[in-house]
Amino acid sequence: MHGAGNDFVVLDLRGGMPPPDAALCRLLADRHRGVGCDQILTIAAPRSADAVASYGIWNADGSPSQQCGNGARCVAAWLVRDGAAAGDFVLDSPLASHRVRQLDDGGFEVAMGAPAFAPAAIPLSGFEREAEAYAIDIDGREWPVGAVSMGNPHAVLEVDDVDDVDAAPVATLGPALQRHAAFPQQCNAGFAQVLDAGHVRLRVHERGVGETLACGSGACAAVAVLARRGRVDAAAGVEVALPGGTLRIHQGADGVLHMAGPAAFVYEGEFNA
Ligand SMILES: N[C@H](CCC[C@H](N)C(=O)O)C(=O)O
Repeated sequence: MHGAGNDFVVLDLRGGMPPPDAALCRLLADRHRGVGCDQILTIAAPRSADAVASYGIWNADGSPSQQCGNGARCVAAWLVRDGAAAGDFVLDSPLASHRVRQLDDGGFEVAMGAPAFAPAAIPLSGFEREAEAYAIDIDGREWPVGAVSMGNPHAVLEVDDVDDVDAAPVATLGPALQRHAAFPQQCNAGFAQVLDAGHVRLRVHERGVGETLACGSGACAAVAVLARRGRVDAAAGVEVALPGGTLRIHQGADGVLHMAGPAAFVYEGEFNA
């Protein structure tokens, strides 16, 4: 499956299959020796009383994650297809529960939760006070990095108007930010270009994968950081254009970010590990 080009192998564990280990995830994700994907998603029984199912997330390098926005929409589509869910329903991610709504265009809207800016919640080390931007030194140059958790850690760097997002140093700065000591659990690194209060272009170097065509939690993180700076109007809604497609993010009065976008099936079959 894929959500705006962020692609997944989905393992439905509801029949009793054990969850994959890191080695199997790396093999499944391998685009030459395995099936090939950015992340592996597992579907299992719900944890909370009003959820229809729970989902787990493993990156291509086998590392687990706590949130995946594009993946949540694909899990929702999987459950609707097999009749386990319809209309409005709840899914459990590893750390939270999310209300999901089927959209008339065949996509889904997911309540991704409220952004957490406190350094301890991200987690971000070396900075005591919450700030709109943190001076992060990489190879002797200080970069003004926004940081936020959407259940998973995100760094957000605004690309200034001179360098549009196509020229952003994603391939070099992305891995450097991901592994920077300021992020003890590493981070996903977003490079955002603000077009106006309702439109952003974004590229994301994802923790455990590299640059992906789209990142749902990354789109939420970028809107959260940019809205806190007054650069976008999250309440009115922001269209986030990523290389693989556009996600629509808006923030409710309760602070919860809602992300809407597509989910597509690609192929279904057996895998012999
Ligand atoms: N690489 C992320 C997990 C997948 C997030 C992304 N695919 C999304 O759609 O939110 C992490 O390690 O936190």
